[in-house]
Amino acid sequence: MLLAIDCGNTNTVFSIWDGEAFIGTWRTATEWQRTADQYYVWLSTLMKFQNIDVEITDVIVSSTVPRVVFNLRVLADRYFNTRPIVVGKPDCLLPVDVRVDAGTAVGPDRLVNTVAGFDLYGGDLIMVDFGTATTFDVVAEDGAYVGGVIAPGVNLSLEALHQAAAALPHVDISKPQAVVGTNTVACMQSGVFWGYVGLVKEICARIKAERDRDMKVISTGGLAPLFQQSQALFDDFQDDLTMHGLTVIHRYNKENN
Ligand SMILES: Nc1ncnc2c1ncn2[C@@H]1O[C@H](COP(=O)(O)OP(=O)(O)O)[C@@H](O)[C@H]1O
Ligand SMILES: CC(C)(COP(=O)(O)O)[C@@H](O)C(=O)NCCC(=O)O
Ligand SMILES: [K+]
Repeated sequence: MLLAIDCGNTNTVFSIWDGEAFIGTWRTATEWQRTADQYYVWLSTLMKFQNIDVEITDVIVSSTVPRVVFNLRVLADRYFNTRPIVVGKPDCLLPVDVRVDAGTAVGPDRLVNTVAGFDLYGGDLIMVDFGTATTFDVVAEDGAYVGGVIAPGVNLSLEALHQAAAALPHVDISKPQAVVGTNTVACMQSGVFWGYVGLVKEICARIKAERDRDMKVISTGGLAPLFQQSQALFDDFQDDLTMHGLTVIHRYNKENN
């Protein structure tokens, strides 16, 4: 059975794939100091708790934080007796082309999103991922990753206001009732929420104009539903897009490597 690990700058998600469905998914904060032994105690406890008694034979990792990969490799080797596939490493094959400037190390999460999007929808896509950063990944007609956009994340923007301005509190994002806020929190939420709606609209419109074609816009990431409900910003929303992409890449490597 496959253990798929998606490590972002904020959260790391572990999912077990039985070949047809994810039978367990768990989330932990990303901390590069965490050792293989710590991961194993955490994971095996949660598996036991949910009565998941399966043998993990394969591990695939996508990590936007290079330092965590070492301990995840040790986890795979020591506890599951397998060599993990690490997306972005030369020995991990991708079913799509990557057409960017020479020497660019594209975030593995963006490659995985591209593969997942192409598998589910075909080409000509804009994948919008609301993570620590908000990324737009452009998928060409043939499924290639051809670049995109990196913007500050929603929570990062709110946190930056709090960090830099003495009188601005820590605020969680939510959809404000009105654009004109009548208190500090409402003003901050409005700036970030409506600012983001505008950002998404403008960037998607410009990508479509630059590429001179219509494209499907697919959203993913924890905060995507918040934006989905407000406006018709996206053609579709996929909660477990990155996990789906990891299963596709794993299968491709098994068949071709
Ligand atoms: N359902 C949610 N509601 C509110 N905030 C969320 C939710 N899911 C994730 N977040 C927040 O969104 C940000 C990005 O989370 P995540 O998608 O896990 O990022 P990454 O993949 O970069 O680790 C984090 O600040 C996280 O706390
Ligand atoms: C842009 C990112 C920081 C997004 O990471 P995330 O928000 O998922 O943690 C990550 O994809 C990354 O480190 N990219 C490297 C540069 C690039 O993709 O061009
Ligand atoms: K992201």
